Formats: sequence, C-alpha cells, structure tokens
Amino acid sequence: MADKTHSISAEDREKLIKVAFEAKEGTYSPYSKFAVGAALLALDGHIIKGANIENASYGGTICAERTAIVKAVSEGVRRFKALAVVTNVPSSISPCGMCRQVLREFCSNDMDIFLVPGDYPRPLKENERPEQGYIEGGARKTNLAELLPDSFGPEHLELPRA
Ligand SMILES: O=c1ccn([C@H]2C[C@H](O)[C@@H](CO)O2)c(=O)[nH]1
Ligand SMILES: [Zn+2]
Repeated sequence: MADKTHSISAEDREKLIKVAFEAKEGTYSPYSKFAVGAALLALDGHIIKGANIENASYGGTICAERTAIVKAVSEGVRRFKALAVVTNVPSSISPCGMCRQVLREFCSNDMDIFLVPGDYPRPLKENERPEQGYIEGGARKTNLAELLPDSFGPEHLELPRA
C-alpha cells in the first residue's frame, strides 16, 4: 500500500477526484469510446486537468495523464502533490507504461495517485481489499513506487560513463 507520510488530506483528495471527473468531459475518444480524465494537484495547490485525446492513426493517441503533465510542465509547473485518474468503467484503471515513465520524470515515488472508478463513490467490491490500497468510495490509492518499481530516471543520466 502507498506510504502515508506524504498523503494529501481527505478534503483535497475529494476535490481532486471531482476535478478529474470534470476533466474527463474534455475527452476526444471516438475510437475506443474509453473516456479518461486526470487531475494533477500542483505543489502550490492549483489543479491541472487532462483528458485522453485520440487520433485516427491510433498510435498518436495521448492519455489523460500525459495530457495533464504536459500542460502543467509547459506552463512552468513541475512539482506535484497528487494525481487522480478517472474513467467511465466501474473499476479503477491503472496508467499505461508510457504514462508511468512520464510521471516518473516529475513526481516522487511516494506521491499519492488515486485510481478512481467511474461509479465513484460506491461500496468496495469483494476483490477490492484495503491492503491493496482501496479506500472508501472504491478508489485505489497507489504511487509510483508501486506502479513503476526499479525505474530509470533523470538521476541515472548523471552517472559517470565507463
Ligand atoms: O490510464 C489510461 C489508460 C487509457 N487511456 C486512454 C488511451 C486511449 O484513448 C483509451 C483506450 O486505451 O484510453 C488513458 O488516457 N489513460
Ligand atoms: Zn498512458
């Protein structure tokens, strides 16, 4: 389960999840019909929204998480406290590998990441156990240490070359 030391408050979490649902309205997903919204809480308290933007080439699709990160960083915001990701499906969906690596560039290993089902808030299902990070309402709390262990990051490029 995610380390609790850097957790945001329940109030901040609920706000972030609400904004992630709003962000999902920005989806352009005519091909998959799989709408995703992301909300990134910046260190200064403001929230950046992202949605998945698909492409007729399919491969040109950009996920909601990367939309949010790229919007923030391109506006000079590089430090974050939490991320919430929501979909239209009734279980929590986990970021793709490419988004995990992009998040790794700017987010700490223990930053809160909330994976939120489309029918949030609802009671936990039988397979959604608190020891796996599931919290009240059916969201799953996790972080990059769990989602991308043993990751490659900017500090490795600082190492002396043999
Ligand atoms: O964590 C995820 C998983 C999928 N998608 C998008 C990409 C694509 O538009 C659609 C189906 O993969 O969902 C995201 O935005 N974030
Ligand atoms: Zn992704």
